[in-house]
Amino acid sequence: QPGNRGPQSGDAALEKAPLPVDEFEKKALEVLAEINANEKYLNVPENDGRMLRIMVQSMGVKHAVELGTSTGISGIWIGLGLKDHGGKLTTYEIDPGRVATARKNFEAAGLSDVITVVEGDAHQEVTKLSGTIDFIFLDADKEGYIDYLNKLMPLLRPGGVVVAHNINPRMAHPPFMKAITEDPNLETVVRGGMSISLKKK
Ligand SMILES: C[S@@+](CC[C@H](N)C(=O)[O-])C[C@H]1O[C@@H](n2cnc3c(N)ncnc32)[C@H](O)[C@@H]1O
Repeated sequence: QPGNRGPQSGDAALEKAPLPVDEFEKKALEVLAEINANEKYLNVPENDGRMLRIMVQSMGVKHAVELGTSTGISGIWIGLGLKDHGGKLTTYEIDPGRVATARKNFEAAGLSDVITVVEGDAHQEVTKLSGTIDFIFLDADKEGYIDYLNKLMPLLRPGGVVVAHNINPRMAHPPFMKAITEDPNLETVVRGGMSISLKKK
């Protein structure tokens, strides 16, 4: 199909680099550039991070939950979208080295009061969550997405959103895809390798 040459192809080509609105954002973008320059792990591409920020800020998200912090790229983007209206991110990471690096990066980006990193196996740790969640970003173990979904869905508010990363024919886990596409209470689209599911009621 003309104009559709694979995930993210045409879309990203039409974007331009992010422009900082103030000194705070300028510093955060510098930290992101620094992490990317030295990065040896897999983090979300910039346009995915920007999309997460747009979603959480436009939804006025008060509590976002991320599975798979790594060194904090997506966390910084989400944090940028939460900061001005007092939203908070709880993010989970199993690898102690990555936890330490992420905490350092959040501090450098001025977001340590916005973001809490929980170290440990998120399958266990998320069961300790209570209260309402407005936004969930799944980016940890792919076969675990279905378990995270089952555990967190009861806390997600109506109108809340679940975004999952690496949703492509090679990596999408069938039980998770079935859950997000066959539940009438979820409106799900897949775009650019991410699924976006709205909890309708
Ligand atoms: C693709 S990376 C996340 C990238 C990150 N969201 C970003 O864009 O900066 C996936 C991370 O999930 C973590 N992970 C895998 N299984 C996990 C589990 N059971 N609990 C918590 N973290 C886990 C890995 O250690 C890895 O750092």
